[in-house]
Amino acid sequence: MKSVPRIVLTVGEPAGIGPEIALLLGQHPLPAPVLLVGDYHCLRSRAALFGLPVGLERWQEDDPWPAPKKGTLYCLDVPLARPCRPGHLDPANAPAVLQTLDRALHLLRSGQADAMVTAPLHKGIINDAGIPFTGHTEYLAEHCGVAQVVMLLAGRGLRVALATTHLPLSRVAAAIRPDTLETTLRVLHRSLQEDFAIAAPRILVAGLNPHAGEGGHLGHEEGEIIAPLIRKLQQEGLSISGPWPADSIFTPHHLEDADAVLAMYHDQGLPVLKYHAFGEAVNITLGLPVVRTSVDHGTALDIAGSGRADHGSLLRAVDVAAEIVRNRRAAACG
Ligand SMILES: NC(=O)c1ccc[n+]([C@@H]2O[C@H](COP(=O)([O-])OP(=O)(O)OC[C@H]3O[C@@H](n4cnc5c(N)ncnc54)[C@H](O)[C@@H]3O)[C@@H](O)[C@H]2O)c1
Ligand SMILES: N[C@H](C(=O)O)[C@H](O)COP(=O)(O)O
Repeated sequence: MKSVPRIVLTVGEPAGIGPEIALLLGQHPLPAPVLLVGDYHCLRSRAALFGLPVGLERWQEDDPWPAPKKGTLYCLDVPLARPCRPGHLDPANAPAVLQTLDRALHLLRSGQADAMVTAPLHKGIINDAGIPFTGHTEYLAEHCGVAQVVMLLAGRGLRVALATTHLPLSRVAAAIRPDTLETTLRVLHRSLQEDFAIAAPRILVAGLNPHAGEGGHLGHEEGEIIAPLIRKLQQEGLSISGPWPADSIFTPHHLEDADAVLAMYHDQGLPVLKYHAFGEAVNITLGLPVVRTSVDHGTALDIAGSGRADHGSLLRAVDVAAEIVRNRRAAACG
């Protein structure tokens, strides 16, 4: 019998809500201990701030995977450069935030862990520290040597994948290319089969322009790039349709026949998903050699340290990570 998935959780931007929502996991009966990766002292002081009755024990890379112990969480200590205060970003701590990702990735690649879950980090402060950074998705792709991954957010029965991720709107149209779009659709299709156990996935593809280009009068990407690619994949037997006008693709009539929607850009797809399921949705990076899930929200600096942060999405991200590990194991066994 296969073991329970071993999950590492990076606690994200220390001035944000990441450390506190990570600690709140200690209140739940999890299938196995989740290993927190972050600054031990920051986590201790955040637990004290809320009076959380949770023990925090240090764990090191050569220790055996921690055994379940009621009311106890485990922490791989990645010290910050400076003590953190909730709500106050400090660029000096940005390298340590990225180190948490590196350490988690190392645990996955060395076979010590099965999946990583990431609490939110702050992209701006990492750039302010002089480190070019667009997001976990792109960082993990680069550090795993994968040219192209796909961002998918899923919640309350809706799955939305993106053809482009953290890209200024002015560069989106040029990024919709036949080769990258084909890879995106193939990665999405395969992941729906292997990670979500959907034997014959049905994918709806949005157009880029208003009314999917209005027959070429409002844009040419649909006719020249998106539609020919969909026809090619349909001829291979894949259940992919579109390009559909993005303003009506998310209506129940369309969604009842879909396992996922591919949006062309970040703010075409994610506002719909977050309106539908904010607080319960999960961000999954498809196409990586490792399993990575995350929350559907950001660092919420405005409420960090106030006790108002909801940890529902993080809890769900842990569940989905474990589910994907189990589905991949089942797929590997045939
Ligand atoms: N997975 C990630 O690492 C991730 C995801 C999204 C955004 N971000 C980053 O977070 C930073 C801040 O982004 P933003 O301000 O656009 O979005 P945000 O999600 O941090 O905040 C938007 C609003 O939602 C509230 N909110 C967010 N999460 C909440 C929670 N768990 N419980 C209660 N209220 C919550 C906030 O208080 C705020 O009012 C940016 O740097 C962004 O790039 C990171
Ligand atoms: N695009 C995500 C969202 O809006 O929820 C978020 O920025 C996180 O992206 P990464 O997982 O790449 O950090």
